[in-house]
Amino acid sequence: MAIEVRDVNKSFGKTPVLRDISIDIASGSLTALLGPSGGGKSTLLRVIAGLEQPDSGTVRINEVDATRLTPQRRNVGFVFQHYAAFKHMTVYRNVAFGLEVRRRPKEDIRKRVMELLELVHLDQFADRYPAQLSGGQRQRMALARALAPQPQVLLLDEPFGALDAQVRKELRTWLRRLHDEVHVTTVFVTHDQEEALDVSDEIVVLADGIVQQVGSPHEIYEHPANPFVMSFLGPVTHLGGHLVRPHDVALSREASPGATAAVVTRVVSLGFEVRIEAKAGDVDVWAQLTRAGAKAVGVQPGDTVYLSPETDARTLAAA
Ligand SMILES: Nc1ncnc2c1ncn2[C@@H]1O[C@H](COP(=O)(O)OP(=O)(O)OP(=O)(O)O)[C@@H](O)[C@H]1O
Repeated sequence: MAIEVRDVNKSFGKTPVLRDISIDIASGSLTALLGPSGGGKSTLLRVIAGLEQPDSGTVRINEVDATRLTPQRRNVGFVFQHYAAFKHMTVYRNVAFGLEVRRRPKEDIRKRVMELLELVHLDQFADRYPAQLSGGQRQRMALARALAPQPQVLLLDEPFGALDAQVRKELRTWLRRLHDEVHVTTVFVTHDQEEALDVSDEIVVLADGIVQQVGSPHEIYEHPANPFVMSFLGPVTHLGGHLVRPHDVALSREASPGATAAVVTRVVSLGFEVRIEAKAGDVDVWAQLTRAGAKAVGVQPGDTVYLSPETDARTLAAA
């Protein structure tokens, strides 16, 4: 294991922020810490980095007890959302900085920096200053700088959080590819479930300072441990006392045993998909159909329909 967190607790004043956290992060993996705002993700990342001390518990990095080590001695690289570049230094010097302070030979530094700038596709920009880069390019520079001293672990706190949606998407694809090339154990914080599902090998869902679930994107999405995880990972609707994903709701005009009768209130066309909103008594329920599926049943507001989970649908008893 690259990182082993055991029984970590941390409070700020009287407020517990991390409660009995134990997680294992495999060497070479790309792991997302996913959860709602205030759930403790950044604090956990900072505890791993050594920027916060836990009140109790331990952190081991590559088999060494790092709990009392300073951040410098943990051999970790970080990138934060608002990355503080050295404004008066070129991109080249920003990336070289960590190697220069370690007094590496000049020629080794040049080789390493150029290699990294190629890796993050900034080799054309070596002589620019940070102010002359776009937000996405600046975050790539930050990654190159964090990777320069060959850290054992790379920790990213919402690295793309401040960028617009399109650039965010490009960068997350790029992060995945970068990781496939360098294989450094990487942990990144995000509150965006799509980002976590898209990029990571493993997801740790954290809310209220508690690990709600750990698993692959597939496991977490298909086998959520509790209603919170299910709702956080994607849309859900209530149906007959259960939570079910709207794309797993079957809709028919014919009554059948176990199906819930509902009256259609709205039919919303969303390009490829169609959202059918309905009321089962007082309860709002909705189904997500493909355009072809919706056309086949051809429902209108005011129609009565019968809803049931698809046979292989994942459902959880509503809390
Ligand atoms: N230095 C601090 N002093 C006091 N309270 C803090 C401190 N740092 C964080 N907190 C509190 O701890 C809780 C968890 O914060 P944390 O930043 O770890 O959550 P998060 O899941 O990363 O959320 P976000 O996505 O909003 O950053 C919050 O309630 C926050 O206000």
